[in-house]
Amino acid sequence: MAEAFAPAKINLTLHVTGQRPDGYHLLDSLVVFAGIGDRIAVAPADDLTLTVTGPMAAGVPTDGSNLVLRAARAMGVTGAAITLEKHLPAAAGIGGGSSDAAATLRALAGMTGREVPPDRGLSLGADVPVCLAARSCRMRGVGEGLEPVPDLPPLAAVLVNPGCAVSTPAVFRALAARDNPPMPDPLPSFDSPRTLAGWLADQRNDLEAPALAAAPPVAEALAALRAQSPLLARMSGSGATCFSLHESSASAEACARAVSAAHPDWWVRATTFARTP
Ligand SMILES: C[C@@](CO)(OP(=O)(O)O)[C@H](O)COP(=O)(O)OP(=O)(O)OC[C@H]1O[C@@H](n2ccc(N)nc2=O)[C@H](O)[C@@H]1O
Ligand SMILES: Nc1ncnc2c1ncn2[C@@H]1O[C@H](COP(=O)(O)OP(=O)(O)O)[C@@H](O)[C@H]1O
Repeated sequence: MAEAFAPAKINLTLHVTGQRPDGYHLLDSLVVFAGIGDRIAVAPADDLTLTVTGPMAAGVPTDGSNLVLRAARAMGVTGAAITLEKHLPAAAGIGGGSSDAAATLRALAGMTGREVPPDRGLSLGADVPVCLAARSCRMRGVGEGLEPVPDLPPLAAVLVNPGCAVSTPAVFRALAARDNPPMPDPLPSFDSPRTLAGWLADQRNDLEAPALAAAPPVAEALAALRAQSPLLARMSGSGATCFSLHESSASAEACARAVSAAHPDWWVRATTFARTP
């Protein structure tokens, strides 16, 4: 029996800087992980099985397409009873499936003594290597280039998903430009959430504009967060989840309460983005 936490992945920035001949996009992204996420438990068994539980289990595939089972197969594991306790919305820009795959690789490595595949899960999804690292990173290439970042201050934050799934390939396809400038190199260091948020405001998520065009509720989520005067509000990944950064946990919790009260059908969570979850 082994367990692993699958934290939500947040793209504080997401610059699309080019495109490979195979169509995949080159990224330059500052990635952090939240204190909330899914949970994976694995136990020895004769066959490979998956049970999905938890408050966000509805709609998550339970067949061989689930990234948890794909991760197990990528490790050559044919006998394991795996439970996925789903807390994160799916297809939401916070890497739920990718983080589940990474946590599965970690848990199965612990249980079986097998090695994680040499590509660190890249063939399962572009976000899997950074989710396997599960710590703040500058992510480049299509997702395989991972570099440590200067110490970031712990960040009080709110995550809001307005309940519409966004197709990652469709959002990439709708980009107006694919050769946008990267972040500065090296990244500066930040002594407070306010300094970091001020710098982030000059950076971008290049997928935000095409996601806003495809999914109007993203604009509503950003407006609801901005009405609470956070340090910054932005979309994560290809959407639709948006995040806000705050001076303090008390301010993040007050923001989450206000957004939840105004939009009881949205997924809203106050959390912390930290260097390690
Ligand atoms: C956009 C990001 C940013 O972190 O996050 P999410 O919105 O998924 O959370 C990721 O790059 C997504 O990673 P992941 O969801 O693992 O992507 P994959 O399954 O490998 O690819 C899904 C599709 O997204 C597009 N894709 C993905 C990554 C990339 N660097 N370039 C792309 O063009 C391709 O159309 C691909 O077919
Ligand atoms: N364990 C999983 N959790 C969530 N979605 C999964 C999982 N395995 C496969 N999927 C599929 O992967 C797609 C992308 O989900 P996810 O990784 O949560 O989103 P994103 O890449 O936007 O962060 C979904 O459409 C879903 O059907």
